[in-house]
Amino acid sequence: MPVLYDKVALIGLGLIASSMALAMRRAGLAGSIVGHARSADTRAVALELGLIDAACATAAECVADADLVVFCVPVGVMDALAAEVGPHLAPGACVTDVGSVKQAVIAAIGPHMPAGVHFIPGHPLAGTEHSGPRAGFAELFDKRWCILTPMEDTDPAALTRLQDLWKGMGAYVDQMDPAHHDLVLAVTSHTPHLIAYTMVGVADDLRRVTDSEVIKYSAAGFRDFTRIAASDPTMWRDVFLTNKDATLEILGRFTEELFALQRAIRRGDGDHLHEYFTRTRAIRRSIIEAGQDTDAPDFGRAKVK
Ligand SMILES: NC(=O)c1ccc[n+]([C@@H]2O[C@H](COP(=O)([O-])OP(=O)(O)OC[C@H]3O[C@@H](n4cnc5c(N)ncnc54)[C@H](O)[C@@H]3O)[C@@H](O)[C@H]2O)c1
Ligand SMILES: O=C(O)C(=O)C[C@]1(C(=O)O)C=C[C@@H](O)C=C1
Repeated sequence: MPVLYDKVALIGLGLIASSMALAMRRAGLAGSIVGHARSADTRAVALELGLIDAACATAAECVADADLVVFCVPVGVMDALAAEVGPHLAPGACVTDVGSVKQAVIAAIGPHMPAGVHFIPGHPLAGTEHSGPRAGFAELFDKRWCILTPMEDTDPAALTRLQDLWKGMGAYVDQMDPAHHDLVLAVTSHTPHLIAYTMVGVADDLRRVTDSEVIKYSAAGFRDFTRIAASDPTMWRDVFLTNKDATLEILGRFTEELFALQRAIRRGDGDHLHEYFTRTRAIRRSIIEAGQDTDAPDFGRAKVK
């Protein structure tokens, strides 16, 4: 693959930034990679792992002469960092981010972008419950979607180059309207995380009564909940604070359905439960049959059952 950007500046050196650095190196997409982290320890680790060629103690220093700047920090600090780097951006540079919420990030970064800089928000739909520069791996984005939310006046050449970068890092790329992105992600990622956090909290309360039984005899579903609930508290606090409306909308619908199922259980309404579970099973099967979840262990077997 050809070098797409001569100098890439990563602001924040955690899971996503370190995975991007490794994926860019794997495909030779960046001439050089520089990174900013607040702590000297993080900067030292990133250098030691070969993620970056140079470390910068300030974000402003990091973006100087960069032709791609990527904000890889929690959504809540993007405003302050964009304000800091805005005056130091090179003319014609592309600025993007990997934040899990898009409307709030656009409101935070957009106003600080000088004329002549191309700001194209992004969100790779790939991650783990781990954080920090040691958590990254080159394959994180392989065959995962990256959603870009360009504006109407986004420069087509800048957009194509950023799309090529994500494709070069192994991802599939799609475009979406920011408000639609936030609603879709509230359904597929944000609310499920809140449910996992809640369920693990409930189990923790129970554990005081039943010692370690809850964890010891955890079935796969609950183990997955505990993995999800181990995700970074700062990142997820910011997701809920900045995608408030969409998350509250989906949580409202979730609560209504939950109450209906709760009532069916209390009343012994087996028909309601059976009908509901039949509908959800059909949804899963249609996803598999449409080839939308090739990672699924039951991929291709839905018709057989
Ligand atoms: N973890 C995931 O599953 C995932 C997936 C896709 C997108 N994202 C998004 O990517 C972004 C980064 O997430 P991550 O998983 O890499 O988190 P991370 O915790 O691994 O890394 C974030 C880094 O930002 C640094 N940071 C925080 N505040 C800072 C500040 N004021 N100045 C400079 N650095 C600061 C932290 O020290 C840390 O090194 C978030 O916006 C998140 O919403 C996360
Ligand atoms: O697998 C995980 O650990 C994740 O939760 C990753 C996940 C997701 O919900 O799919 C989490 C947040 C991101 O914004 C994108 C991806």
